[in-house]
Amino acid sequence: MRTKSSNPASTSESRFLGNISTSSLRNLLPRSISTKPSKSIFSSRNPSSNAENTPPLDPNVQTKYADDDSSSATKPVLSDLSKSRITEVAPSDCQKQPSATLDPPVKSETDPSDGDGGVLPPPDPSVKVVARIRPTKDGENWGDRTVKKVSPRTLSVGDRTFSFDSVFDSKSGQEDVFQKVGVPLVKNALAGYNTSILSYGQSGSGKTYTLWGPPSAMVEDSRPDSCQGIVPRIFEMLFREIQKEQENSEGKQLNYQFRCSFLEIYNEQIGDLLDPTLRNLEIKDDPKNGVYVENLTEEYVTSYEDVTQILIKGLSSRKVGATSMNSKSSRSHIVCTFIIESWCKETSSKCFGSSKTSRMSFIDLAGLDRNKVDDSGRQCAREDKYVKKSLSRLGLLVNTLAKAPQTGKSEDVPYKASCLTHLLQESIGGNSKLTVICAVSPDNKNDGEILRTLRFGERVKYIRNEPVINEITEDDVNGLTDQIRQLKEELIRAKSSGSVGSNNGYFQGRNVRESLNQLRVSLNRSLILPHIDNDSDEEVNVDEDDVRELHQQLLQNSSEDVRDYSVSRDSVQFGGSCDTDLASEDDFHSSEEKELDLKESQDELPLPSKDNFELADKAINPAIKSGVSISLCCQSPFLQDPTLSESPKLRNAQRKSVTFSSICSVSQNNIPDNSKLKSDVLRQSLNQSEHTQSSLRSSKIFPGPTESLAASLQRGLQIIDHHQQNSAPSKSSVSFSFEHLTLKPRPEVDKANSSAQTIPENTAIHRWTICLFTLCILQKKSV
Ligand SMILES: Nc1ncnc2c1ncn2[C@@H]1O[C@H](COP(=O)(O)OP(=O)(O)OP(=O)(O)O)[C@@H](O)[C@H]1O
Repeated sequence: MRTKSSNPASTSESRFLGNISTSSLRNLLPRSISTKPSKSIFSSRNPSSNAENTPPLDPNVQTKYADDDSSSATKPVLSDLSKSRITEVAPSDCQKQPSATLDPPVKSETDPSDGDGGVLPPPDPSVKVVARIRPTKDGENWGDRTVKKVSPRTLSVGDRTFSFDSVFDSKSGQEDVFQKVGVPLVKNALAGYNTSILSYGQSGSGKTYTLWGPPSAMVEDSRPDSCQGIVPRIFEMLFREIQKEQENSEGKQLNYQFRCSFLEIYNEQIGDLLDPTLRNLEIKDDPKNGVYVENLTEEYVTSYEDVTQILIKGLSSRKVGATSMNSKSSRSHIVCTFIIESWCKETSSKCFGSSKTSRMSFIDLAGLDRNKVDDSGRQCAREDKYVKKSLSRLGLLVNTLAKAPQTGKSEDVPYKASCLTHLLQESIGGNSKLTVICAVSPDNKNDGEILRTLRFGERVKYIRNEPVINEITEDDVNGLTDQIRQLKEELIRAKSSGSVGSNNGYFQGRNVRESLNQLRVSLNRSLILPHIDNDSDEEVNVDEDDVRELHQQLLQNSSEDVRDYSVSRDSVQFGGSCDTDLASEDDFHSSEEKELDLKESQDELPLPSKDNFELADKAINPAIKSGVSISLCCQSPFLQDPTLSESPKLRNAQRKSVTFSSICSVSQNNIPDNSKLKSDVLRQSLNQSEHTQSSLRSSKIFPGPTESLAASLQRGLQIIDHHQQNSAPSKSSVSFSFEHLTLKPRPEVDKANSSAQTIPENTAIHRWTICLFTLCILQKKSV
């Protein structure tokens, strides 16, 4: 199965891990399994120069350490380098002249296969450098002017000797290189390390041959004598090992996922070798996933055959040209990246298990041909210029990194000096096990090129890579889960204490909701209407101050906690004949609905005189006017049904009698019609409120039920309905007291005495309705 991904960053997420990327999670982990580079990889000798491929300090001396207790050099202590270093005559394997030996670790590692007599296999260094001398081609005869392998780890160029981790010559086949380079790489990759192989050398020196082999050999079986390069051998071994592992994973669930990309850097532009139409791609730096190329094709693969196809496709798309050293010279640097993601868990377990991610990078550089006498064209010159420039930047990078461990200075590393150095950020000096193959021609007539290559390899050995196993274990996941839980708890505590997020909208909203809940409790307590004693003879007067105080209290309750919910005076609707619809402008009714209500009220009801309007207007706190709907109601026997209680605040308030204008009292003859009308208005309002309520509920912005409030209103409506049916015959009026809220039948009020001291029945009910609606509105806001 192949899946093309256009976003490398996103595809770093493992499918079987869902959205959890190993590399991402690793950034969260308190620890990583880290393999510090062995001290043995550090040379005791400072790099000779910052210049690219300049010779060592003294190529004719060999270093040895004062504390060396063996014939081989031992690991240096960097801080004691200067005093511990001594010079001595070159060892016997330097046949002609003493030469510059590379760092001691090469010799300190015991390798039975090299006949060093070691017992334990050598540790695999973080940075490994091998040299390979290409065989002489047909017709080539250089006589004595050849580069010679003088030991498994040393070679000579003229009178100079260089030591590396391994040296291969014409007698070494691809399999030999694979055993030394490829096999450890596969093991490291399966262990969870990032790994890189970089082939470096002059044009025609055998870089491409070593890595990929001839195209014809790509599909061959990797027989030991085959010409197949080490990369296809690596993939064959990788899939073979994984198959073996899966076959032996009884009781375990073992999943793998692979994906591959292939790019080239040509004339300092990145092109996609798997989709040659994609040119000039950009390098991106992701803090968690590292460097990646935007929009680069990544193909998922499941088998060695899949990879082979990708390799053939990519290599055939690479730019090639002719040089004096190679008729099919690579004119671009290419980078093949292969990502392995694995996840292992016990089959019976529901736990996470463990997950690993590793990245294999194969970098085949374009070679320089400085000996070219004639360029075949301007294009060729341009290519050479870019190749030379990028290789020069690479040399500078290597010099900088090689110097850093010894000087202790954290110099700015010039990774971004070129596309190549930028892309190699992980491989060189980063989280990767690096192997550099220094490819050299056997002809030493141009020993300048050979020396450059070998000195490059020398310097690479100074670089300190810090590869880590990219693994997430069960413990890591548990640790992260604990951390998340703790953080959540801390957050909740901080939120509840109000110490966090005061400026955060979410927390503000939460505080508002809390305040609203408090408000709701407060209003419920204060507006549960007192029991109406229908039998009481006590005349209840409505005190204007009481009304004002009630309104103020309601306003305070609302405005203290929710300023937004304060209402504007402009929207006061004060219908005639004690019918007033006060509705929340913003939340309860739309302005159109309000206007409709008002219009109906004004059309059907007699308007109060200007004076009385003003009186009533004054009696209501201006700030709350728009928030309450006042409907004409009549006293009903049902009013005794609700269990009413007095507001604690009102109870303590000084109560005064108030005289309401009799204009609020309407003729009983008008009551039925008007009350019916207003009942309808009320019902309409209620319906609207229910509509609004359901809208709010469905919007989920204001969670919380208002059923009790709706029930109260419904009950009020029933009372009004009932009163409609009975008010005309009774012709009664009531007084309204905030202390007892006792509604008492009263004789019909003479129109002439319209300035009666007691509030008429309709007005009393009307006031009750005010309270009810105010509660409704504020509660609706609060929920
Ligand atoms: N170890 C080897 N055994 C046999 N032939 C080799 C070996 N190394 C290189 N060659 C041959 O030498 C020639 C040049 O090799 P190759 O193309 O790999 O060089 P290169 O370093 O990649 O050159 P360039 O940088 O110009 O691309 C090829 O024909 C290749 O087959």
